Amino acid sequence: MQKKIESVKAREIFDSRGNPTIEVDVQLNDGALGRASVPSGASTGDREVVELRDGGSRLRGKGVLKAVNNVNGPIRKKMIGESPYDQHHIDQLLIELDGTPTKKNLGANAILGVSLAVCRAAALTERMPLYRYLGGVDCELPRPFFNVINGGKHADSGIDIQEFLITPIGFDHFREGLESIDNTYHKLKSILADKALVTSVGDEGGFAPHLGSSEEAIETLIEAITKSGYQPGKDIAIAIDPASSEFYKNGTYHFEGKQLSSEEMIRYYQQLIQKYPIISIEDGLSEHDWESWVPLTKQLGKKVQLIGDDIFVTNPAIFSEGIKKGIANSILIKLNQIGTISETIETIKKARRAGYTTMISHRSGETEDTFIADFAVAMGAGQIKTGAMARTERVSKYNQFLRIEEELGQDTIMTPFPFKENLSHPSL
Ligand SMILES: O=C(O)[C@@H](CO)OP(=O)(O)O
Ligand SMILES: [Mg+2]
Repeated sequence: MQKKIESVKAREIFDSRGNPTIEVDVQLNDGALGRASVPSGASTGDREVVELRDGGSRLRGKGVLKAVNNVNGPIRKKMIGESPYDQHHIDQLLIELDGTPTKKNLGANAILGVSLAVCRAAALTERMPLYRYLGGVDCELPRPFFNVINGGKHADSGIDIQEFLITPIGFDHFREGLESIDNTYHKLKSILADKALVTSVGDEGGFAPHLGSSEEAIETLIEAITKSGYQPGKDIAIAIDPASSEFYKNGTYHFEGKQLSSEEMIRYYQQLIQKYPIISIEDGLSEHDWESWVPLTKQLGKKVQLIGDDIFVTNPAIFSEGIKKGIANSILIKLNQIGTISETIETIKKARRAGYTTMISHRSGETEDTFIADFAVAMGAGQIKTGAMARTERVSKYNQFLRIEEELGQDTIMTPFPFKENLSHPSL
């Protein structure tokens, strides 16, 4: 039987922040049903594709019924009868039907929901796990980055840096690595409680304590790593996502009560990495400060990973400009920043060819969909950040990795981390 798309149906569901989002079902003529839902960011890059929302008074203007109707109307019509196997063709049809570079007509949320659901239906009808369908035999487990302290737009902790993450650098296997950062996360909770600090969590499951500064957050993390019986910089390393576009205004960084120039911001990071076992800095500078990314990369790019998130927005064309300018050495990959699987894969391929590392990322507003876990394995992406073990929409991704690890077998190790210079940190 020739497999074809028989029906496409979207509905409005809710994400982890209680905001509406879109879920799409794609059914094939043999009954296989692919279902996918779309996440949503808070600290979004200005050049991300358009997430279509309804406006008006219903659900605080955040409804997605327009996007739902676009799927149930024009997109459905276009998809019926198509083969689910040619992902590139499916995505191309969606891009052409929309007809805008920002996907604003149909909505990138509508388009991505369909792109993901078609892919899942194809894997299901082949009775293949999603990671196998997408990745073939060349699958690899990524290194997890756990977001354990939340600030910026993701929590009311008063800390300007949005994310403080830990990663199991001294472990080869996913489960043992995950256990080490989970132990550290729980130790951090008891340290915060002992200091009478709040242990409620932010949007991504990290704690949101009212600490005085980012350095204090890092010191507390180091205490948690050490008290859990691990060596900072050897077993577990630290990463940060300042999401600095959020505090960049009129050419200056409004950071921790000061107004810093780009050079001062770079110097601040320089001092941080000298002092602490930090191995990765995401969005250290703003998406509106391209020129300063050049000296940032020149000065720190050999020592640590410099990830571009808001600045590249997973967009192959924008990323190409960045590669040409020698900006960053790594890219954050978010499917909903660009809106289709094929374009996301194009960006990942570009990164690989240019020697950039890739980190697949959740959004701060997530659903129970675990697509990114399979996607990270299939792409051999090397790294994933998907929050901490306190919120089911994050835990579900880690649990999916554990299942995949079990299937791939004991010999499967996590991708080695390439930036070694700031490991086994001399000061420790
Ligand atoms: O800045 C980020 O990297 C993301 C995910 O952690 O946040 P948001 O989804 O709010 O853009
Ligand atoms: Mg970011």
